[in-house]
Amino acid sequence: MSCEIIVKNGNGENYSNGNGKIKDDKPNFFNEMNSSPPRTSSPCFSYFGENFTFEIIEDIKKYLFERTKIRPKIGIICGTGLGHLAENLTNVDSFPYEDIPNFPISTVSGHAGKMVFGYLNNVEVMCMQGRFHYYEGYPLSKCSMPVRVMKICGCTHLIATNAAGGLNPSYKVGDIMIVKDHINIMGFAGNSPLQGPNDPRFGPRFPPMDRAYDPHIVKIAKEVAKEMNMGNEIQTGVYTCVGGPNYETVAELKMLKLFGVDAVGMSTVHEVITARHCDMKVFAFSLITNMCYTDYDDNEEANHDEVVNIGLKRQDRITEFVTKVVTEINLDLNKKH
Ligand SMILES: O=P(O)(O)O[C@@H]1C[C@H](O)[C@@H](CO)O1
Ligand SMILES: Nc1nc2[nH]cnc2c(=O)[nH]1
Repeated sequence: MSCEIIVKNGNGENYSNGNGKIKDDKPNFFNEMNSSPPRTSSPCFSYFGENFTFEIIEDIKKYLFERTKIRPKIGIICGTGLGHLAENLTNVDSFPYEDIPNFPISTVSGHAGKMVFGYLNNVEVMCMQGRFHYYEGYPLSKCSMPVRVMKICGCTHLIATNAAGGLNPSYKVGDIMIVKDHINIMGFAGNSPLQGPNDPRFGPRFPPMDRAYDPHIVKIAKEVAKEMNMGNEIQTGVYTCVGGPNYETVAELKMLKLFGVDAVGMSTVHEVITARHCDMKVFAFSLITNMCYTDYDDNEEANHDEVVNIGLKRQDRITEFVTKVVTEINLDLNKKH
């Protein structure tokens, strides 16, 4: 059965896919799931929130590329308290999110809200100084939309960083956990950044997620950590993202531990899914900013100021670590060309 789909665009106007039969003022869940992606360069709305079409992402790229000469292959997302990394770039072109067409705005303390292009140790990168979280009220597809911008800007690699609570009892505050895998708990509940119409220009309808975290880059990062004598501060583990903004109950933490989670946060997983969907290679790490206790007698509580402060305390070490990983990835990229 062919259907005409009426969807409202960003200006509240209707548009349709021109297919014929059913006319309805409201978007139809099943129709949209089966339709071609809407072709428009202003955001339209579906049951899954704003739809950032390929054309919108290209418009964002156009806006950025008209204003910077940097052509990055590596995109970096700075987690809470980790934005300092972007301050180490040279020859910088910086774009506040509010100036970029169709970009969301960062509302969390510890996230500056800028897209920064520049050189990290002579390597061209683009860097999100601040990310978008589900708890800010943005759907997962909107939280992850900048990853597609990175891809369309030419990035083949994504480095995602985050602040997280440590569940593995062998971890300590200040450790850096290289993410070897994730558990997509929000996905279990039917929430994914890839929900809604799929545009094959980004990637396939059903992307695999095995080896989501590139094993070769994990190896590179472990070698960098060794070279930096990080033996007692580097870990490798499984990350999960919960919706937040509240931290977890003791019972939830016990459950996550049983699942095999080593660190829990409120980001990254949907960004990684989006990056893998468009075939980017991914490296991610968590800064353990607090320990998650699974004992009711323990009265330690997570708090955001502490999370930001640990990020600030560890910023130099993390900047050195990321700079070296970026340098190695770039050497690898050059070898392949
Ligand atoms: O943006 P990330 O995932 O680094 O930040 C985590 C999650 C919340 O935004 C914040 C909680 O304190 O830290
Ligand atoms: N969900 C979650 N996110 C965090 N971000 C930093 N610490 C934590 C934590 O303990 N739990």
